Amino acid sequence: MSVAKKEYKRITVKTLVDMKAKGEKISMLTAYDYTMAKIVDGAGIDVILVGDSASNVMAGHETTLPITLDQMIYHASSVIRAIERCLVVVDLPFGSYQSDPKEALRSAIRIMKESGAHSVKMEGGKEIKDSIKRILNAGIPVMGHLGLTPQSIYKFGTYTVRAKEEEEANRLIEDARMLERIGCFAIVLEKIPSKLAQQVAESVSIPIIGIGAGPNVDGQVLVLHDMLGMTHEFNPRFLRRYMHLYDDMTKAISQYVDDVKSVDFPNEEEKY
Ligand SMILES: Nc1nc(=O)c2c([nH]1)NC[C@@H]1CN(c3ccc(C(=O)N[C@@H](CCC(=O)O)C(=O)O)cc3)CN21
Ligand SMILES: CC(C)C(=O)C(=O)O
Ligand SMILES: [Mg+2]
Repeated sequence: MSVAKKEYKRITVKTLVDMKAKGEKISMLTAYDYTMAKIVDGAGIDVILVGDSASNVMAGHETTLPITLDQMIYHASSVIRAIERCLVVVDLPFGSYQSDPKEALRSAIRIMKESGAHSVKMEGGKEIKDSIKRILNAGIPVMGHLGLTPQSIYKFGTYTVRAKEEEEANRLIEDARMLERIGCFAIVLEKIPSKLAQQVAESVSIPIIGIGAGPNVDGQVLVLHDMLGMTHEFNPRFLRRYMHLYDDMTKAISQYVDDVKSVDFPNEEEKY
């Protein structure tokens, strides 16, 4: 059991900033549906991310680009019905905020109004500064996302570690400082060298939540289906699997098939 779990009644954006100040690490996982979100919330997670990784994990797309705002709202509203304690962050999907600040605000408002979520997350630094400011001005908390930003995968062509060059590293720190200055409550930092991630975390007072960013940040995030071992073809070095559900589920399901075929199921107690 982790220390100080369930110390907070309800996690808010302010709780997260306080946790960083106290040196308490923040735990975050994705969820896209009611049943999973209920388990994750009940287990004591601090933050649930309704990630646009639903595009891969739920819909089977190769990238996060195809998922729509309507689909994100559907996932987010299912998650919101399940949770009692954690903070819910929803990814603004590709195409719902890049055109201009007004479009960005409209998309964020739809998520807040139609799903009941508590905050939104957006990929990018100074390119989307005006859009983030607009959303923040409407009273909607925004989480930033820097480093590997999967919505721009076609600009880079690979999922390799980001910001290995000094110039990129400096821009990353600048972007993080800017996001803090304009009022973001936290930043996800994806797939960057551990040392640089630590430097970013030390440069701002808002929490830095890492995925493939090493231990010296303020919290960690993983995709739920990855850490449960359901996505067995996804194997980045940063992933720790806590279960091997792909194998266990395969065994259970093939056992069921056998039981149906052999009429082992249903038995005397399982009939009326
Ligand atoms: N299931 C899932 N888990 C995720 O963490 C995730 C998604 N989907 N979809 C959206 C983004 C994409 N993310 C990614 C995608 C690939 C790597 C990655 O490391 N890929 C390769 C290495 C590629 C390379 O080094 O060139 C790997 O080792 O699997 C990391 C994060 C994180 N997000
Ligand atoms: C990997 C996390 C940070 C994410 O953005 C997602 O799941 O969509
Ligand atoms: Mg995402």
